[in-house]
Amino acid sequence: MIASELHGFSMLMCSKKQCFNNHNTILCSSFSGSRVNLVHSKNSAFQSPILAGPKANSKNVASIILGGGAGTRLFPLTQRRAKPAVPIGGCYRLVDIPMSNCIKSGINKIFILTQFNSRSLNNHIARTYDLGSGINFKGGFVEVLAATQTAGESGNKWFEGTADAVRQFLWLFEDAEHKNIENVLILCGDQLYRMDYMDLVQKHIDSCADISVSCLPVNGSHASDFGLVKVDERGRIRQFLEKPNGELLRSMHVDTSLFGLSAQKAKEFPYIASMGIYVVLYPNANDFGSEVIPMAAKDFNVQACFFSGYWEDIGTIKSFFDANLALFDQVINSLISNGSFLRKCNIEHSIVGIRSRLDSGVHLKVTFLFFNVVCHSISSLYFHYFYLRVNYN
Ligand SMILES: Nc1ncnc2c1ncn2[C@@H]1O[C@H](COP(=O)(O)OP(=O)(O)O[C@H]2O[C@H](CO)[C@@H](O)[C@H](O)[C@H]2O)[C@@H](O)[C@H]1O
Repeated sequence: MIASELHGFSMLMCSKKQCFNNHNTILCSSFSGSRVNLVHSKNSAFQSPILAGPKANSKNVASIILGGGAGTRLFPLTQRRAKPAVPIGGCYRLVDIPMSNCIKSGINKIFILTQFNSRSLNNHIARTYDLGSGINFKGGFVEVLAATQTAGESGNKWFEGTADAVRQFLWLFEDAEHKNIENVLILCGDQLYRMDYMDLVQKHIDSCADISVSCLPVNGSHASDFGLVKVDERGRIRQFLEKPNGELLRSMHVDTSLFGLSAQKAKEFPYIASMGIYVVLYPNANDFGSEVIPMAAKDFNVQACFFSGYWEDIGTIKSFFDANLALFDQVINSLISNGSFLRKCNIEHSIVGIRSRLDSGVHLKVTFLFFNVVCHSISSLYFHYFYLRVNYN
């Protein structure tokens, strides 16, 4: 891969704009100590200073949600619908997870790539999201891009992989209406997690990476389901193997205590996996996991950005079932309304009204929270508990 090939994609990649155009400038100023700040990540692997770039603006970010997989491992749930349209948590669809993360991150330019069984997904998107109209979403959109056969170079072919799917719609970014897009996030449509994507974009800019990959430690029993990485002390990916097995898997074993895990946790989670979430593009390959990232890691600054929250890949029937039930294993005889967030708390014999937020450690018992209630701690819980009991009686 040569720089000029990548320049063809610079419209999509702030990393390209910054690194090829400004990289030297930024480095020089950092060493002269004038313009750029030095920042330190919480992860010990990143104790070495990295450059702080300009502040990322979510209005200049577009997301591409990869929604086109056949979902064979989720069959028969995917017999009639695309994987991102498979229901989760009762009233949601898998695609609502990256969508909700985008909206909460302030990203309102969203493309969804589909290929198989897209009717149900189109229907859900059209009924649920209208980003252009809300005041905070002005100028935003959600656009479903279905695989199409076109005449010309790529004629008579469907998407040949995730990167190919993105590449086939690159021409869209040449439109004047998309000129302000500087960063592009590539997201999967089959995972359960909550992430502020702007943290990832900011790290991407700060480290002047060509590609950034969101990563987290995983244990040995699941490691061969993922793309695994080895990184250096600055978080740069030095090796990437897609779903390795046997000897190759063992070769990706790393000391994850270097990345902030306790000695015991490091033993339990001795591999670093790609979450399939990238700020990236690479022109001459079809699939991100098996081609783009491993190839780019050889010649370019591909950064691992560590994620420490809950994350689950929902690619198989078992993981799908477990993740759904785990949503409520902290809840007994209770009703949880739409838009509520529960973090490792216990809810017994209670009603949680819409858009309520219960933080870790909250134990709710025989309580009716109306709506928009925020419980940060057990003490705030007692306040709500008594308040609502008085009214209840
Ligand atoms: N032709 C196509 N067009 C549009 N969308 C398509 C597509 N083919 C697949 N997709 C979508 O892309 C996403 C990734 O699916 P893949 O099957 O390519 O990779 P997988 O999830 O196995 O691994 C990936 O994600 C795991 C983390 O879950 C990483 O560890 C691993 O390196 C990475 O390859 C899914 O949302 C899928 O629906």
